[in-house]
Parts: sequence; C-alpha cells; structure tokens
Amino acid sequence: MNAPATDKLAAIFARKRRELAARGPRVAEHPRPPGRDFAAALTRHRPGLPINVIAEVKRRSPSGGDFPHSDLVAVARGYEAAGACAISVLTDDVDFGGSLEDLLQVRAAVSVPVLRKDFLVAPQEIEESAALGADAVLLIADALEDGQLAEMVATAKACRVAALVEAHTQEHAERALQAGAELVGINNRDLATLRTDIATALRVIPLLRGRAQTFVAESGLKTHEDFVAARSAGADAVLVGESLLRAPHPGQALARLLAPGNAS
Ligand SMILES: O=P(O)(O)OC[C@@H](O)[C@@H](O)c1c[nH]c2ccccc12
Repeated sequence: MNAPATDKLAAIFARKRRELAARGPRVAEHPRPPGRDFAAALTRHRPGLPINVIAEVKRRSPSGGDFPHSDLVAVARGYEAAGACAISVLTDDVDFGGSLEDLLQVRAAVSVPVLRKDFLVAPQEIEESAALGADAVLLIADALEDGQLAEMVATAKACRVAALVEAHTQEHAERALQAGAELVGINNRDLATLRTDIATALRVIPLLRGRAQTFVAESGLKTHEDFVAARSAGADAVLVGESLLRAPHPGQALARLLAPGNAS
C-alpha cells in the first residue's frame, strides 16, 4: 500500500475491511430518491454568508467524546434553517455512534444534499450509499491506495454520487487529484494522531488552487474568523461538527458563526 498509516486510521480501516467481509454485500432495499447536487451546493454563492458550510451530525467521536444530542434529525433541521449548504452524517457505529438509518432519517428531514461520512473501503459501499440516497460520499486518500482510490472515484461518478476526497497533506491531495477527484477536502485533523491544526488547510489549499474545482477545509473550525480565513485561502466550503455539537442548540450556534462581524 502506498498510503501507509500506522495508527488509529489504519486500525479503523482494518476494522472496516473485517466488517465488510463479515456482512457481505448489502442489498439495497430502498429505491433511490432523486439526487441533490452536492458539488453545486458547495460552490453556490450565498449572499451575506462568509462561506458555505457542510454541518455535521455525530453522537460521539474518538477525539471529542460524547456530544449532548441524540436527536440528530432535529440537529440537522436546525443546521438547514441556519443556512448550512449540506449535512454530513457519520454512519460509522463503533467510533461515532452512527448508522445508515441516521443517514436515511436525516435525508428525509432536510432538503439540502447529504454526505455519507464513513471509512469506505470498497466500491460496493458506494453503490450501497447511492441506493440508500446519499448525495455524496467521503473518501479518505491517506488510507486508500492509488488504484483503489481511482476505482472508488469512478464508481461514485458512475452512480452519480459526489465524491469528496479528503487528504491531510499536500502529497495525499495530489494523489486525490491524480485519482480524478473533483471535490477535495483538506482535513485539519491528522487521523493518525487525532491532532488538529487549522493552519493545515490554510497552507495546503493555496498550493493546489486551480487544480481542482472545489476545496473544502475540514475539522477544528470554531469561529467566524476561521470561516473567513478558510475562504481567503481558497476554500469554497468548510466542514464543521464538534464546535456546533458542543452547543445546546447547534443550529443557533451555526447561525451565530455565520453572522457577519460575529467574533466567535
Ligand atoms: O468535528 P470537527 O472538528 O468540526 O470536524 C468535522 C469533520 O471534518 C471530521 O468529523 C472529519 C473529517 N474527516 C473525517 C473522516 C472520518 C471521520 C471524521 C472526519
């Protein structure tokens, strides 16, 4: 494998491969609802907003512990009302307390596109995501080898599901572009160590500007100023979870972060 990750991320991917082998292909029981355009949602200019926000729902995370919200549908509705351009739903159970059922419920409750956030290891999981109605899937370049990544990007295209291909370093972002990624996320969190530094996306995105259509700055964003800085670096959108999920009303917290002149 040319994307070695000897750590937490490698452990999660090893678990995912075991889980997939144990359960075999899942048969899609739900007809696919008409897709919502995730790429367009990330790039549409919304007057008065500093940047487009993909707002995330999850019950817990390895770095953040438990979040105080069990009704993810209510949280997602609040995000949409506050102006989120899309919703990210963690579907991994073991580390994030999520499920495909959460994805289905959130998608039925909002009208913006929905991203399936998981550690996908095989093209068949993209077909499954499409059949369930995901408008987009996350692919993690740092953990997939070149051939696999290219195959999964191609499968997403064939299924008409958007692929947000995430990388933590410039090198892995270059691999994402090589694999055909059109939507590139720069994750401020190093999934190997779980440490987050928002300077990562601010540094890497300008190096790649003009090479992909769309960039997303991911993880660790907490303030209005962070949004403005991400936009100035060339990000079309940010992906935000924890700082919203810590608040009693995540939708209101998002509205505050988006409001002009609002210092965090
Ligand atoms: O909760 P945060 O720090 O705002 O980050 C959201 C999102 O970027 C993060 O959950 C994430 C980014 N890439 C991932 C890959 C797997 C699981 C989770 C993630």
